Amino acid sequence: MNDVKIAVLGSDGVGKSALIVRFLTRRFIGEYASASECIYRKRLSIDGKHMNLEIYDPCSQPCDGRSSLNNQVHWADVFVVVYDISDRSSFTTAKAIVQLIRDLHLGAAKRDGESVVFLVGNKQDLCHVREVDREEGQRLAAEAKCQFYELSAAEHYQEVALLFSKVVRNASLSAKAKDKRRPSSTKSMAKLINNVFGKRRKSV
Ligand SMILES: Nc1nc2c(ncn2[C@@H]2O[C@H](COP(=O)(O)OP(=O)(O)OP(=O)(O)O)[C@@H](O)[C@H]2O)c(=O)[nH]1
Repeated sequence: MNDVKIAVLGSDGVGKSALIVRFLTRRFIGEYASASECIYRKRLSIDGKHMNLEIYDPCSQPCDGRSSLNNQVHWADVFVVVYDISDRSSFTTAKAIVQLIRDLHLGAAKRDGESVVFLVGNKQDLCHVREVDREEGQRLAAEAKCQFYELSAAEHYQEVALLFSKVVRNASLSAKAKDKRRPSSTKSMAKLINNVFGKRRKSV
């Protein structure tokens, strides 16, 4: 069984929980309890391979910048960085997160950005109040060498499912590459998750 870990990052209210719940349950619920961070867990099968999927959602936890992101970067196999197309400040935050991931992770581990970082402009249904053009998202993704998607968790189940199936496939490859590099004395992943994110888990 392959363990696959995905961190979904971005400003408060951009729709991180909405995207994860949409992928895992097909439903758009509208409001999500977001008092504390959590890890969603699910077993699934892709391309005939069974996987234990873990998706980290920081919810509204205050992010203390580099050190907190550093923990997430070492835990996750793949990152989904979300902004809200109707909120420019969330795009600025996404830009900073993408940059930090590149500095902390890609430099050290020499992993290919295009396969491990996905930039997602959410709330495309709010295009009448759009503050971030699609081209700006595409440009940032090209500069940062990550993949770009613009969609709506509220309206586009197929797009969300497509995004996550790509994310999970890449995470699986990235996890395998990580396993090869990991020295045998490394802490067990369960311990590491608990140390980094606390013990709260959600199963869907
Ligand atoms: N119009 C629209 N609203 C959305 C969409 N996705 C999420 N929302 C709404 O945006 C709000 C925030 O969504 P959440 O999923 O809680 O966002 P989050 O990023 O997890 O927020 P925190 O838990 O505060 O970090 C909720 O009211 C959602 O219903 C979308 O695609 N379109």
